[in-house]
Amino acid sequence: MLNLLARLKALNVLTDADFYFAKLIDEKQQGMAYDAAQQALAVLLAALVHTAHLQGNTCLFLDQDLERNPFGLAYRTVSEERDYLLEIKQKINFLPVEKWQSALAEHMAFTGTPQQQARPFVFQHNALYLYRVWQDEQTVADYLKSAVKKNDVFLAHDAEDANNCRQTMESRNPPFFVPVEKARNLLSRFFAEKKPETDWQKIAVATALIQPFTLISGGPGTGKTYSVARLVATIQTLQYEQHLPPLRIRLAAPTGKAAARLKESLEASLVRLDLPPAVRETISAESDTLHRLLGVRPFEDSVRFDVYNPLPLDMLIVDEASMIDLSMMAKLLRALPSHARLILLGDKDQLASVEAGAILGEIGQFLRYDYSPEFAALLHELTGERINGSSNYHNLRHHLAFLTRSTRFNLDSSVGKLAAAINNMQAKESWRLLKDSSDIPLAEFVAPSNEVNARQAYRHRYLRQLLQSAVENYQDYLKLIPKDNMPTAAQLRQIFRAFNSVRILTALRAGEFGVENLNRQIAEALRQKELVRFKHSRDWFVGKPIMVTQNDNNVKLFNGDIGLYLGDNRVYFETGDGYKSVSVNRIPAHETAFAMTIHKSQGSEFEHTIVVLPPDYSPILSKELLYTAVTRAKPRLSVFASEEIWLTAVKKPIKRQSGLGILLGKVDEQIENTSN
Ligand SMILES: Nc1ncnc2c1ncn2[C@@H]1O[C@H](COP(=O)(O)OP(=O)(O)OP(=O)(O)O)[C@@H](O)[C@H]1O
Repeated sequence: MLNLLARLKALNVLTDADFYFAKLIDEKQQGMAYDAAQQALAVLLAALVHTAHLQGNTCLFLDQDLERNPFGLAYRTVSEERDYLLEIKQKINFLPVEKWQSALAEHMAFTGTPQQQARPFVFQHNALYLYRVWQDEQTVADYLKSAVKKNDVFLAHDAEDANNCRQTMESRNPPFFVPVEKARNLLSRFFAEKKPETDWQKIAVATALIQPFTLISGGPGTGKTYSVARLVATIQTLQYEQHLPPLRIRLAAPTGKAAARLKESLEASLVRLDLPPAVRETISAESDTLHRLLGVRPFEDSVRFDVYNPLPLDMLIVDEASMIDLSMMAKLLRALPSHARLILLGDKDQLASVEAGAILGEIGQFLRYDYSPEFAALLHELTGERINGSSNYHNLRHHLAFLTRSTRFNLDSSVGKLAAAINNMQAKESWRLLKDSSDIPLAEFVAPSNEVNARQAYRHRYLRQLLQSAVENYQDYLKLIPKDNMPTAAQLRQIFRAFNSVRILTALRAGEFGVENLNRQIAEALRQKELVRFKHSRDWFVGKPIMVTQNDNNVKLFNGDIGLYLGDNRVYFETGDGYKSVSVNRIPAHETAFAMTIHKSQGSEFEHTIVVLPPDYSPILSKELLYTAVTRAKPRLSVFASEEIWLTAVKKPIKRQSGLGILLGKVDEQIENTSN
């Protein structure tokens, strides 16, 4: 089997890392009394599960699809002479997938009882995991199950209740309980505007007030930060009014840029709340990256805060949670003290993390359930909002809030409608919207026949038109850069405003329409128009935009930060309240940023977003990718696409294999069992 895998590696069906991982397993099993088919199966599964993990899956479902189509071999011709699929089947003696687990029951590298035996590979609920990934998924599932089970809601309806709560919570420092009437009054004050429809923001805050874990999901501008400002204000006001110490509330986000945005937007929301100074001074909008919060040691997998040394906090609020991968989420949950509350903010419909896991999407699925009548009544008591409960409820639903009304783009605007159609996978409708909306310029490319020369000419035309658009859109900020002197603060403001107003987003990293080539081509096109000057586009040239790709605490630059080289060996960056310049020698790893990938654009918005889809099919295209791209537009959007590629992308949701949904699906069942 290993020789066969080596051949498939040479044909780029699997990566070097997949192969060497399988090779390691093969070396370890030498000398053991396994027959040839068992050995072949162990090596095959090692390569398959590793490939699946690199593609973002937390596990590999052992089903007919996998049996029929390992490594996607059923859908591709990798060789005219050899039938690799058949050879794989021969090597494992045509063993059907249902028997794979039992065939490896005695194998030293596999276990079906990971709670008792730690082995590299874990069989669970008809799926195969890498042990570490299985552990992480268990951590997340266990946390959510216990959050759902926890009867930790201390509500006080009168003075006697309040006294009881105080006594019960005496050992807790600081104690926290919710005096219902006071909380109701505060919520009415902070959400004073009477709305004709249900106020889901108010309900989100009430939920987070009483639950140990809450996910507040919503698209861009739906008021997630607005709600969090009111949550924090409600909690600290309640503590203050009851002469209790303030809760230690910390804020974090997966990237430095997202943390800075959270701080800025929370501060703006808090200012408008007009809180008494004694309460205001208990609230900090300081936000950390998750790496910094947890004390992740660079180049190691270890962290400063963990289950033995929990984070010193009572409540943690994490923004842009869709970007958190499974491994980071597990680290976070292990470091969370058992009494602490966790609030995740994010958009469940956006792209999932680059690394394995799609946690927000999976938890978000429970939104399809209703509230129980009791929980609906409790929310009504706190908010005065009419909410329906039903017997089709799920306890996890009581931890979810979903905000839909965006103040940033009107749902009836073209971009709003387009985003909704993409999200609902209405491919034809979304294309119709694109073609008919006068305010979304569409550069439509009509693909010619498959004749090689015709396709080349087509790609060439596509690229030329895109470069023309790049020159038109980027010339404004370049013309604002002073020629002979360093920019003043006022000039910096103008330059950054013009630069930030437009961005080209592309789906791919590599290839002709990938971000690397587009950046080179755009720089060259700008040089030809004498808007920039360089010998090689790799060099620092005045006007060059860069995106930092590595965190560097020393210079306070973080993955995703965007800067402009403006001469004199200095790159300028925006800091919430001004600008800073950093010498080129101290800039951490970075790439040019005329164009950026849609993945990297998560958490950013641009007045004018130009979305470029490749002219040919790529497996990376998905409806989540398009949704993320078009919701960056605030509010102007332009699109370069062919109908065929657009339709294919909208029709393809990302399907990541993971056992979290299965584990969480049992939440209610387990509660019933324990309460019986
Ligand atoms: N109920 C409301 N009444 C008035 N203004 C609101 C309301 N909700 C949100 N806003 C305003 O809408 C804007 C966007 O809100 P906010 O930044 O909280 O959204 P968000 O969901 O956190 O956005 P993002 O996706 O960018 O993180 C802010 O200016 C906020 O003050």
